[in-house]
Amino acid sequence: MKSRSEDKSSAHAELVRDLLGKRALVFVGLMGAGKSVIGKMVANAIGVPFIDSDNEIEEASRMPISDLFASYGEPEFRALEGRVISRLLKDGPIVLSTGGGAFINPATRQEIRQRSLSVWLKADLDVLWERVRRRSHRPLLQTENPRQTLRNLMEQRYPIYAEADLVVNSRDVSKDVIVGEVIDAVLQTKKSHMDAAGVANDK
Ligand SMILES: Nc1ncnc2c1ncn2[C@@H]1O[C@H](COP(=O)(O)OP(=O)(O)OP(=O)(O)O)[C@@H](O)[C@H]1O
Ligand SMILES: O=C(O)C1=C[C@@H](O)[C@@H](O)[C@H](O)C1
Ligand SMILES: [Mg+2]
Repeated sequence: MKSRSEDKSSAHAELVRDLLGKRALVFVGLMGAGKSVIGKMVANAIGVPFIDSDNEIEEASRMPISDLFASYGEPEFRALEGRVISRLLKDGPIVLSTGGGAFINPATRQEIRQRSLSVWLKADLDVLWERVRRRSHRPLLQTENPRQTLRNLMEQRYPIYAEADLVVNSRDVSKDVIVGEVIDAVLQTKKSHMDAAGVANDK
């Protein structure tokens, strides 16, 4: 027999799937925010397929992203990323974790805003830095002072990530807590819509 918390989780999963309908749930945010790891866990929790656009690009091009940047440059990478995301958003309900720069590209951002429910995983510099400092596969962080580069990217990008539909603070707590907060934030959009409709009906 299912426990009460399993019942609640499967009821929430169904509500989230209903709420998404044909839309994707798309994670945006800076490198190290947890888009890939949290996205996959959310997909498992709600029972829809998970896709990571960075992985998808690497499979399609049969090259690591760092090689793509080195051989073709960032603008080519962004164009390819935009095409891949555009195709994935037409695939029906999925959880899609994007690369850190995807939502910064105006055309890609517009498409994500039109076709999905987007979640910005927002983290502060210390959290991001602790998570990315030991890895060397991120081409944008191959600089003399990668911590400062990350800080600069936060300044440039945070006002843009703020255009996502939902924000969840990615911090130093268990991943399950963040997954729960994402699901609550999605469910809250339904409540907000119903509240808004209620207010309108009262007029
Ligand atoms: N809540 C968390 N607690 C502990 N570690 C975390 C948490 N969230 C993410 N991490 C860890 O941080 C690292 C970066 O996460 P992840 O690869 O998912 O980031 P990302 O946003 O996909 O980055 P990128 O844009 O570079 O792909 C991973 O090692 C992951 O396990
Ligand atoms: O923040 C960015 O611009 C990037 C993040 C990664 O996910 C990769 O998509 C790539 O390294 C670029
Ligand atoms: Mg990732």
